[in-house]
Amino acid sequence: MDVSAGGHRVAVEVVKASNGIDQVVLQNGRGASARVSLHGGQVLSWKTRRGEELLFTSSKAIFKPPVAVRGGIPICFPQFGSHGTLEQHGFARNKIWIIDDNPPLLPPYDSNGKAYVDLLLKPTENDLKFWPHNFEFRLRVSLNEDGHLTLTSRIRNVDGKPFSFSIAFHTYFSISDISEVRIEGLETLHYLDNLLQKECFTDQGNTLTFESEVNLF
Ligand SMILES: O=P(O)(O)OC[C@H]1O[C@@H](O)[C@H](O)[C@@H](O)[C@@H]1O
Repeated sequence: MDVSAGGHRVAVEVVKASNGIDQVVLQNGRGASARVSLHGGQVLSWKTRRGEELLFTSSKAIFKPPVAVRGGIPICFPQFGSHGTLEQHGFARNKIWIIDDNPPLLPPYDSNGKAYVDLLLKPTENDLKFWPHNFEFRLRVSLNEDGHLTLTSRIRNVDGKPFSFSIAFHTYFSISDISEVRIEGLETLHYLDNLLQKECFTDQGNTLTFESEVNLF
């Protein structure tokens, strides 16, 4: 699909990856691009207009469902981490999603001038045995004229029986120099330290830097 937006031709193309699984390539017409695999609804690449890759993918990543791909933006759903009865980070990242050709409307702001794709995940009979909650997970991945990437997730409770879930975009950023990385803005948030037996701390507003392994959530 080619669409003209603000003088730029945005493009959305479905290509077959070497593992036989479809990927959707988004191009914003100014050189930026993103690539989304139907395996996990996972963004595997996000490049600036200069072609710089912003996401990391491990050289040891395995691209074979139901193994989760270590890299890009895995979607953790319906469980984040090991806080529940399901496998680590839930099953959504291990599943083959479909392209949703007729998604419920989003505001025009989410579409105009953007290259985007809508994906859909529904539970199989087998999934319902392990997690008996009938849902539809709609994901829109969109790339705007400035090359900004947005992921919008919508979870629908299909049969109306209440359920709870946790969700995360587990983004792997490509970092050229970890000593230059600073994370701010987490003050007052509570977190668990995975390297200290999940002890709970409260962020005191210190800038987070990385001198050794860090595993907080
Ligand atoms: O290896 P997985 O299941 O893809 O998880 C990736 C990481 O997920 C994080 O949430 C955990 O804190 C890490 O310990 C883990 O390595």
